[in-house]
Amino acid sequence: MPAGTKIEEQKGWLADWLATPLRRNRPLYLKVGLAAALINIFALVTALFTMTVYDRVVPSNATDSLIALTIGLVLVLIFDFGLKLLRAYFVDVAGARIDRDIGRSIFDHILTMRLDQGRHSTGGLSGLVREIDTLRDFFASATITALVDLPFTLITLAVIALIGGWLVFVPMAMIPLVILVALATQPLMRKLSSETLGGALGKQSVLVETIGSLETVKSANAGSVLSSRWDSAVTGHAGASLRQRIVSNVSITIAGTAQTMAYTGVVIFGVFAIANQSLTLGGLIACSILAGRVVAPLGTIAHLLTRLNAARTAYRQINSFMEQPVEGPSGTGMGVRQLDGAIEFRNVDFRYPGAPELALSNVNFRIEKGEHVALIGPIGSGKSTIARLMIGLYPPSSGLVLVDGTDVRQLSPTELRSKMGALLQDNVLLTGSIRENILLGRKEVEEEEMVRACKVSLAHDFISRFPSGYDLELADRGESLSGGQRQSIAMARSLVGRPPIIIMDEPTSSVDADTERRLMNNLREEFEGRTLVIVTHRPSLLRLADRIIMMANGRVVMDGSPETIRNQVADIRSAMRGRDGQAA
Ligand SMILES: Nc1ncnc2c1ncn2[C@@H]1O[C@H](COP(=O)(O)OP(=O)(O)OP(=O)(O)O)[C@@H](O)[C@H]1O
Repeated sequence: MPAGTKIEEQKGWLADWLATPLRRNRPLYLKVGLAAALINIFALVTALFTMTVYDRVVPSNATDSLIALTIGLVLVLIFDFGLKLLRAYFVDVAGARIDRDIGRSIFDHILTMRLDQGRHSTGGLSGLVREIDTLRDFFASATITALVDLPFTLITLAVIALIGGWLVFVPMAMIPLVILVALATQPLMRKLSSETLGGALGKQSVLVETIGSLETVKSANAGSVLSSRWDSAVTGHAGASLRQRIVSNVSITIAGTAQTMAYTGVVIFGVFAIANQSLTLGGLIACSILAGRVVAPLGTIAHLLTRLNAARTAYRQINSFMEQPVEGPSGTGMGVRQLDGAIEFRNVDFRYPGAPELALSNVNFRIEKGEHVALIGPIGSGKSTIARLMIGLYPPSSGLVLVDGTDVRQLSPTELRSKMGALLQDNVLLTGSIRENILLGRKEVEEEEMVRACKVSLAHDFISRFPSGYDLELADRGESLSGGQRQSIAMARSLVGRPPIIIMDEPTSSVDADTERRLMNNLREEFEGRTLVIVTHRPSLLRLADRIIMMANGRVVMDGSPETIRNQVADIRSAMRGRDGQAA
């Protein structure tokens, strides 16, 4: 998400992903409310204690009464202490639950979101995690207890009126001032909160992009471009958050001053009340303490509204992401028991989100069970797109992609992919051991099968030379291995469990000619009786294929046996010329 992205305005009540965890926390919030109510009552008791000491104990030096009152007060303070700890504990537990529940919903959504609905930048997506913090801070922090304190303002005012009579008008006069300032700053705060969030996401985007490709950034000398993007993102964010803090500080300071004015005003006007004997000294002190307590929670309104704005912006941001459709059919989708291995494209058009041109245009072919098909064609001709549609990463814009005669959109995507071996161009491995990277949590796969797949992909050769073998822990994205080693491990991952359909996109792009030859021998045997779709620029790999589909500009331009294609295309090598201009 670029710096300063404007957050879209949205209407509507709370969505399920937030309402459900909040509902689950209802009993906790009730306990928080109860504790906060008792704490407020205890605060009244403390003021009344002070009044009694001044009015009854001090004039007559009544030590016995003082002891009794002190014991009572100590008990109240002990309860107060315990309740404050409990209140904080309940709020924290609610926060942890909200964090966990919302975090899980967002992560699940990231894993299942439809890629054809527009790609999100990595930074923008990871920025959503910050928004969970903002929401959690709102629903699980002192903010929520401030809400409970607000109605107690009225009770406190009533107690002041009972003790001090007309003195109650002094703190009451401060209330509109504090509330008006808090409300008046809100439109500006809302705007600034949105700008701050957009700026923070912009910063995150640049940071994630830079860290994720540090080697490329350095080798291509792209540092200065990214530095200036970072500078502008940081400047934008810092400026917006500075303005937000200034406005927030102004209203918080005005509230603080109003609190002091209420306290001192009661003291000043209280002198007249004492003079005409409508108030005792103890009553004056109790009223001044209580007057401060009336304005204090109102002062938090400004803070509360600031947080409310941040929470609302975060909510909208997360919600617009969560509202995007997930892949697969609605409901659970059709289970995929076992695949035979037939794949058909029927009148398929496909356009990437936001792309001006079709990437695939009226593509038709049927691949029978057990056929070995090579997809060839110049760069950008649509080969990898076909592979992506076959495994259901994207649905066709029009037409049908059928696996064993069933529209892939009707099948559960996770189940479909669990029955297909896919090796795409990016061989990114995950942090964890080599074993974890190959098995990816598939508990049914035996050690023997894993080693077999690694022998086929030639990964076993180098893994067995590592002192910790398959338990070698890989660093971030497997970057501690060479490109060829990563590719071998990724290939083993796609072969494990002998899936009936295997889709490979440039499977030998990172290996040398000798390794490729050995691989070819292994793979020929491996793919016997199973459907293979192989995207390649390398003529040598055509030996694996018994049929070739040639693409150009997103269309199928030739489809037939290798002999037929060779007869029709005088120079198949130049027809396959790859992105690097070499035909291998
Ligand atoms: N994620 C994407 N978003 C938008 N357009 C894309 C995306 N991926 C590919 N394209 C476009 O779709 C077209 C087909 O790309 P595709 O990757 O399928 O080509 P290819 O034949 O596999 O090329 P190569 O041999 O270079 O891998 C290209 O014009 C490309 O610019």
